[in-house]
Amino acid sequence: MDASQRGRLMHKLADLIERDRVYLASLEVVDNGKPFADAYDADLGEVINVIRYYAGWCDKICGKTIPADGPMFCYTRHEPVGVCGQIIPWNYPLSMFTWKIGPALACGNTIVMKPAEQTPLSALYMGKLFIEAGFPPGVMNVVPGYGPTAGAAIAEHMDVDKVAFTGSTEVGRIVQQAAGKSNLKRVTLELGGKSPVIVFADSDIDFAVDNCHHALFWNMGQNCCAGSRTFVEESIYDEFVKRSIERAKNRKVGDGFQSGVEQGPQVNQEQFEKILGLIESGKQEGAKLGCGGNRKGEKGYFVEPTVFYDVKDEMKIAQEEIFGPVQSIIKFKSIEEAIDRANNTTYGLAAGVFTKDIDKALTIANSVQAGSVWVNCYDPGLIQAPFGGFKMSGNGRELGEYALHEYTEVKTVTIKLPQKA
Ligand SMILES: NC(=O)c1ccc[n+]([C@@H]2O[C@H](COP(=O)([O-])OP(=O)(O)OC[C@H]3O[C@@H](n4cnc5c(N)ncnc54)[C@H](O)[C@@H]3O)[C@@H](O)[C@H]2O)c1
Ligand SMILES: CC1=C(/C=C/C(C)=C/C=C/C(C)=C\C=O)C(C)(C)CCC1
Repeated sequence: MDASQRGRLMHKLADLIERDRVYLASLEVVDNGKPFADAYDADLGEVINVIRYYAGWCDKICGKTIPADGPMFCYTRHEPVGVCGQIIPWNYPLSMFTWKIGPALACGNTIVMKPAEQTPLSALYMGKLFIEAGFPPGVMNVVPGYGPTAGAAIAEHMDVDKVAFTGSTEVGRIVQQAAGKSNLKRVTLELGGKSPVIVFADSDIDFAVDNCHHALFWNMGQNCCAGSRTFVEESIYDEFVKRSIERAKNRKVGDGFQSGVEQGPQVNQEQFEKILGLIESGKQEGAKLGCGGNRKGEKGYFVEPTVFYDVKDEMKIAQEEIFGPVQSIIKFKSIEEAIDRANNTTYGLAAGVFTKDIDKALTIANSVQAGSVWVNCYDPGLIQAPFGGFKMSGNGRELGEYALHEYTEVKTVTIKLPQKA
């Protein structure tokens, strides 16, 4: 169909999501446990914006005419890759769904989407909305199932031309290997992180404490770009630790449908136990426990908002992705030391810096190995800007114009002319 018509269909889809926003947000709460206000405002807000953003791109994706040598007319076409397999996680079920389908549809691809086994409901409902919006049959295919079966089938399939994956580094490796062993399908990976946030003594301390708190605790800590290593300059360290503990103690934990709740349960027993195990390792390895450190209550997978301080780089809690409400505060003395220690990880997804000194901000921005660096903010959620990882945090970029490059093949067409014009 015409690219502009694709754009109209995507806008229609966004209209339907707006119509059913309360229902979709409720499905996210039921499936994932996140607070309703977060699902409704943050997740659904982003979902609608992402679809409209890419709807606008549909008829603006074009190639180039190339000033080639000789009597040649040379141009490029940006063609769809074809069938795109998309495997997504459970932490932002609907956001992840739209980060993937937005650029894929804008470029004219078809999709086989596998939602996470923990959170398939919103993806299945989206399948219904695709039909209602009038997308041609076969363009959007939602295939719920388990990773080693349904997910692996996508990664290995000879008729799938591209696979986009978000999840653990371990499974990202499996997906890349499966692509290599089958048809060398294109692979983009958005994997884990151990993102540093560096707070200098000249920053507004309350502002920095609050931002570092959200950078870690947002979405129950289940965030690929969670600011999970909070580096704080020596001279404000004690005060920063004190205020961070106060903030975490005030965090309201409970049922996601209750108003005022900031933190729901972890997504499942496996994640709950993994987090409690890592908290235990922090205690054993000598990190100081400022607050939390246990399950919350007797029922459900609730974890107390936990703050460790005097955390050392070699401790497990400073090395491994916890994916839970556990903040690790680390002391530093100089900017050089902060940079070295921030980069001392196999990951490279994101980083934050808080300072009023532009020189320090830019030095950090240029030196940290991370796909996104946020200065005096943390994950402002700009859908127009690319997002993705350095090092073992993945490859390729999602969101913004950059994501479109991951969903087209560039074809070069060269025509010999009778003479150079
Ligand atoms: N980057 C992120 O946003 C993100 C999201 C979820 C989990 N994680 C990390 O991963 C850890 C484990 O969580 P998890 O086990 O749910 O993640 P996972 O990587 O196993 O799951 C992510 C997706 O991959 C699928 N999958 C699993 N095995 C597969 C396979 N062999 N082939 C193809 N697809 C497969 C799953 O069904 C799911 O849809 C978490 O504790 C966290 O550290 C990261
Ligand atoms: C982390 C902070 C916030 C929210 C971040 C969001 C909505 C992240 C979404 C990530 C996705 C979709 C994928 C990766 O896991 C704010 C902006 C709400 C507050 C500051 C910290």
